[in-house]
Amino acid sequence: MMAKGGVSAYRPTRRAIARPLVTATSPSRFARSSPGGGVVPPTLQPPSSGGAGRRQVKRKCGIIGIYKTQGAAAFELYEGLLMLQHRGQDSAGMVTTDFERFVEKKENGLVKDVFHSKSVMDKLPGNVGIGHVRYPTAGTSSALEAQPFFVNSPLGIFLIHNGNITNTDKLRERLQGSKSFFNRCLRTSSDSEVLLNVWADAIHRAHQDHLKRNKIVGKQDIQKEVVTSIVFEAGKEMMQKVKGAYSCIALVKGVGLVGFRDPNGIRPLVLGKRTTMVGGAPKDEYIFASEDCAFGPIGYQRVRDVHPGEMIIITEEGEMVSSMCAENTKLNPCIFEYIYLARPDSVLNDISVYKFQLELGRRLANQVKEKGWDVDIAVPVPDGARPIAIQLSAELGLPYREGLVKNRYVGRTFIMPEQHLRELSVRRKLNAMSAVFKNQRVLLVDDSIIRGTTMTQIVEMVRSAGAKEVYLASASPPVRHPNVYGVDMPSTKEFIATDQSVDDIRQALGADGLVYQDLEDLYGAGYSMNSDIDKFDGACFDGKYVTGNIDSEYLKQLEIDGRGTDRRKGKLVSSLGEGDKSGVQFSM
Ligand SMILES: O=P(O)(O)OC[C@H]1O[C@H](OP(=O)(O)OP(=O)(O)O)[C@H](O)[C@@H]1O
Ligand SMILES: NC(=O)CC[C@H](N)C(=O)O
Ligand SMILES: [Mg+2]
Repeated sequence: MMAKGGVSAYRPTRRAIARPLVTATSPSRFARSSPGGGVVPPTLQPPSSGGAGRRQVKRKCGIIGIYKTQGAAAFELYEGLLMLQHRGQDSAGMVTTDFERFVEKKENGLVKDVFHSKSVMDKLPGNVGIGHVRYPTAGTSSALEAQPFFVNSPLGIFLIHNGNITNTDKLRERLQGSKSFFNRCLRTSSDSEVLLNVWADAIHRAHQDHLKRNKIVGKQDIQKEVVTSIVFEAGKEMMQKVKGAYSCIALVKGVGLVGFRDPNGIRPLVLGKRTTMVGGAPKDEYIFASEDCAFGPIGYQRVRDVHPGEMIIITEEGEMVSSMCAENTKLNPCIFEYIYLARPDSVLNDISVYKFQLELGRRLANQVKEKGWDVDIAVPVPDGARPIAIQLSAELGLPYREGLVKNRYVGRTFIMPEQHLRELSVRRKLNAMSAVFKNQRVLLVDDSIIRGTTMTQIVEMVRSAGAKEVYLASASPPVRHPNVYGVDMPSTKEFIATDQSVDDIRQALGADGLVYQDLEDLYGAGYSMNSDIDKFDGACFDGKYVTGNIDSEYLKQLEIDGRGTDRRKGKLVSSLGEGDKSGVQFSM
C-alpha cells in the first residue's frame, strides 16, 4: 500500500472500513535522517521539545482544512501550512481526499521539507483535505505522533488538533479498560489520539443507540442526515468528557470536513469562505485555520471564529451545517496568542493581533512614564516586540530605533545542553549595532521574558555595543505558572520570575531598570477590543485555569517533564506495550 515517495493511499470500500492503514511515517527516519535525506549524527538532531536547549518559544500547533468544489486541495493546504509554520516546526502532515480515496503524508520536519517536491504533492489528490504543523505539548516528538491521526472505525476519521488535553491519562484508561468490550487500541502516547478515540467511541455508541431506538436489525442503508446528527450527538459526549484545550479539524468518511472548538474557546479556530463558479452557478468553498493570516494568500475571506463548543460540518456535498455541542460555553481565549504566538496579520476572536500589540505598547508606556527613567531611544527585540515598541515610543515621544539585527538564516538551533551554548544561540540570532547604542540610554522592549536567557544576553550585547544605561520593558507580566493548554513552556523552575521579586529579576538580567506590564492592563487591552470575551486564559501569569482545577498529579508531572505526559523522546508508549526500539511501524 505504501506508494513510492512515502505517500500512502487509503481507499475504504463502501461498507467495510477494515483495511489496515500504513502511514508514510517511518519512525526509524526520526533517528537517522535529516529532512533533506542526509544522514545526521544523533548528537546533532534538531531540538525536540524534550531537549534542554534554548528553543524558540512559539510552541503550539497550526491546523488548516479546505473544502474546494473542484481541483486539488493539496497545493492550497501547502500554502496555508507555510503561513502557519510559526506555530509548529517539529512535524508536518496532510491528508487529502475525494471522500472515496484518502491519501496521507506526515513526517518530522518543516513543511517545505516534508512536502519537498511536486511529485510528492501530485500524489495527494482530491478537492478536500486537512494539514497540520506540530510542536508537541504532550506525548513524544516521535514521527509516529505527527498528525493527522486516524481511526478506521467507525466511518474512517482523520483528525488534527491544536491544544492540550489535561485528563488524557484518565481517558486513556477508560478507552483501554479491560472491562470494556469495545476497548480501543491506542498506538502512541499522544493526547490528540486519545481525543480522536473518545469521539470515535461516542460515534460508535450513538450509532448503536440509533439502531436500538429505531428497532433496526440487519444491514440497512443509513441516511446521510442521520449520520451527521450522530456525529453531532457524539460531539456533545466528547466535549463533556475531554478536558483542556482543543481546536480540531477532521475528515470523516461519509460526513465531510468537520471543525470544532472546545467549550472555552481557548485555542483559536477561524472559518473562511470564497465563492467560485461551477457550471455557471456560484458555489461556496470553505476553509478552517488556526489563524486567518493563512486565508489571504490562497484567496479566502474571513467569515468568523468558530464559537466555543461549536461543531461545523461542511458535508461531502458542500453544505455547511453547525451545532452547539456544549452548554454553558465561555469565551476564554489564550492571551499569549496576542502577545507572542500568533502572527500580527491575524484576527482572532474578532481582535486584530497587531492592534492588540499596539494597545499593549500604549499601556506599557504609562508604566514606563511612572518610573521616570531618562532614556534616549526605544529599541524592540525583534521580531515580536516591534508593534509594541512602535506604539510605546510614540506615546513617550522617544525615537524608535532598530538596534538588534536578526540573522534570518539561523533557523532552529540544535539541542544545547550547556548554558553557554544556549547563550551562543541568542548571539547567533541577534547582533547589537554600536551605531545605534553607543553612548545611549536605552529602553529595550520585548513581548515576554520567560527564562531570561534572551534578555540577559541582549543586555550584555547592548552594553558591549556602547550603551550607557539599559532599561527593560516587558509587554507581559512575569510568567510564573505552567501553561497546560497547548503552549510548551519550560518547567516553572526554569522561569526567571519563579520566587523572585522584580528587583531580583532586574539584577539577574543585568539591567538598570525593569518594568513589567500590569496584569489588569494586559487583560484590559483585550477586553477593550471585544466585550464578548468572558475571561482571557492567562494562567501562566495568574495561575487561574479557565477549565477549573487542574489535577495536581498532572501539574506535578508537568514540573518533572516540562509538559503534560510522557516526553521520552521518540519512544512509543501504547496499549501494545513499550515499543519502537526496532523502529517498526505497527499497522492494525
Ligand atoms: O526569556 P526567554 O526564555 O529567553 O524567552 C523569551 C523570548 O523568547 C521569545 O522570542 P524567540 O527568540 O523565541 O522568538 P522571536 O524571534 O519570534 O521573538 C520571546 O519573544 C522572547 O524574546
Ligand atoms: N501544540 C499543540 O497544539 C500540540 C497538539 C498535541 N497536544 C500534540 O502534542 O501533538
Ligand atoms: Mg522574542
